[in-house]
Amino acid sequence: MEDKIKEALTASNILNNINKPNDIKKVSADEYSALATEIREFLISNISVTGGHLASNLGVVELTMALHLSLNFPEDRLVWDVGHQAYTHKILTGRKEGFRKLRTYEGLSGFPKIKESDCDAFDTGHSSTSISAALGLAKARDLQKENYNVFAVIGDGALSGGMSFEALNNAARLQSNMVIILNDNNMSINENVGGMATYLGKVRTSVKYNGFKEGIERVLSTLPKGKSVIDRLRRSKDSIKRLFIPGMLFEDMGLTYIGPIDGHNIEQLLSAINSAKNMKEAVIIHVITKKGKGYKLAEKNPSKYHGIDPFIIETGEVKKKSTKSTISYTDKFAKTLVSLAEKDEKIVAITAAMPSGTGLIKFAKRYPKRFFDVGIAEEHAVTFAAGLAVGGMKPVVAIYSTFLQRAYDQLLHDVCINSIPVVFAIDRAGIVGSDGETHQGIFDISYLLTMPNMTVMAPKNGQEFEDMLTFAVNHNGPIAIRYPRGKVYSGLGEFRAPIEYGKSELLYSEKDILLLAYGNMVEVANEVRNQLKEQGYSVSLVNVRFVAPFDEELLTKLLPTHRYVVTLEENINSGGFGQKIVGFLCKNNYNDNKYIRISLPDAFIPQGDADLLRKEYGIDAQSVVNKILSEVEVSNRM
Ligand SMILES: Cc1ncc(C[n+]2csc(CCOP(=O)(O)OP(=O)(O)O)c2C)c(N)n1
Ligand SMILES: CC(=O)[C@@H](O)[C@H](O)COP(=O)(O)O
Ligand SMILES: [Mg+2]
Repeated sequence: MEDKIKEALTASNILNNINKPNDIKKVSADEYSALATEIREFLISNISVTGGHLASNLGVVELTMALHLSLNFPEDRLVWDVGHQAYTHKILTGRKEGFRKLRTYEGLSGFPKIKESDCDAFDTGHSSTSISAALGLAKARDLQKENYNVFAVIGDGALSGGMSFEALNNAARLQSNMVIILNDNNMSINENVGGMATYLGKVRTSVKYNGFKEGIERVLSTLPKGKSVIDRLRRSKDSIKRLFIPGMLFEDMGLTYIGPIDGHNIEQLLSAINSAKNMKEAVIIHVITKKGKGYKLAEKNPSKYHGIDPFIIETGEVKKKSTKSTISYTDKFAKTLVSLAEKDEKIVAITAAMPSGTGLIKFAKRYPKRFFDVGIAEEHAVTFAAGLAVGGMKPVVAIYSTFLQRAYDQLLHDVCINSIPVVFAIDRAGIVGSDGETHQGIFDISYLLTMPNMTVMAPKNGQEFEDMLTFAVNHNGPIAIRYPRGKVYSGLGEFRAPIEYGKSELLYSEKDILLLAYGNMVEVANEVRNQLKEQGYSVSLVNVRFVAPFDEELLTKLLPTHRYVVTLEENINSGGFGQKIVGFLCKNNYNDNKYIRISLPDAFIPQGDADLLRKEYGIDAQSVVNKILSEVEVSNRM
């Protein structure tokens, strides 16, 4: 396919004439295939440079073209579920130029953003929200007696998210039109799992959708004449519909089901979309696509090319970023958990559709019976784990910080009230970078600290992470370990005090300035201490280790000899560790101590290189040194 792409590029450049919304309508039908090829070449060449979500976008080129041929932007509303597959939508709505800066600071977002374009109907990033949002848009349209189309595009993976069913259940009662396109490529990030995936598999294979249409035509020739296949089907007797329309689950829910159709056949897509948008009720069009279509390596391994760093097109290999051989926190988690599970058969592992991202794919290979991928269902994952624990197992739930937000009540209600021993491995905690506002893991400390009985730990380096995980699987209560995206910190290896419940680790004991840091901010605090020492200051450094419960005894011992108390955390301020320390200082009348807060602001952090964002938001070592020195200076002047 690649040479065809190259050839198409030289032969004609249709994409060059598509520079604003609806320009695609100028393209003639016999150019659709060439345009699809050009879009694929555009995606592959740009994402090979910037990195991004490749396979999902390659799979929806024709679908997006058909939507843009049938709908009008920005009048019509199109909501993308997760939104990682909206690159072609952005290309067709005048944002081609932005791809050079895809997912960079102040560059084009990798997800739909209302602030970026009026053709983006709703911001997405977390899965399974599109049907709810589209239903809201459709209801608003009806109540205001407006007249535009409302479409949602949801993947088979996202459909495994409970919120999708809440919305489908509600949509069934909609007395007006909304169209849900189910983009079924039989993949989530990894293999799709669960009953819905099985059901869709049956639908896909029960009828070969090409043969399916011919079969239908034969039957329909005996029925009353109608405008289209669908209209004639709709007027058929239920029994025939039941016989021929595979998506009866949706029909039984009160939705009109169309499909399955070939998601790469623009003529079929246009026929279904144009029929569906003229119906009077909620319609679901089931399209079958291939994730990674048009790039052999991605077709063969859609998981690897779901989200990919900059890569070499010819070989598909990721361009090496750094020669540093240190492993990631994710790898460290995976290796440690496998070795712990070797010694303790009670340990079981749970992921919500992120086996690769969390590293649990290694555990799954080794202990398939003790591994559970529950689909995109974080709420269920948490309560399922609670059930496993009450049943006598030792569940370890691995969920990204941002996605665990989904399960706030399950954490509180199903785990903490009865102090059920579940381990939460919270990956991607802190700034994740390119995915931006919807994915930064900067709220977990705040939401976990509201939970009585929840122990919260954060490791200073890879070795301590291993020690904490070992401690956690034997702790008799809810316990969370939060760790960042990226490579483990291998510094401060000379400090390895045994993990003691609720106890911090005093790394350097001096006086004047007391640095209280946890997780990856201990590395920053160590650098800050070195810089302050060079300027003649006396600085103590505490590796907090336990964000909850925090080590009040050590703090009480150190406060009288340290005028400045600095907390350092990669979490928002509200509800963070710093606020707990401020509360402690106030409650115990430590009025002579000067408190300095280093944290992220109570704000949504945009996309960008993670280290650049840390500088931008003042939590890098230099910014921290500058802030402390200015506070000391002000204080000395008083
Ligand atoms: C609540 C939530 N959990 C997990 C994710 C991570 N995630 C992003 S895309 C994806 C798979 C989506 O599969 P599907 O909807 O089938 O889309 P496809 O990539 O196959 O086009 C997952 C699990 C997320 N974005 N939101
Ligand atoms: C779109 C989505 O939500 C996931 O693909 C996410 O981008 C994965 O993040 P990591 O790249 O940190 O695994
Ligand atoms: Mg899918």
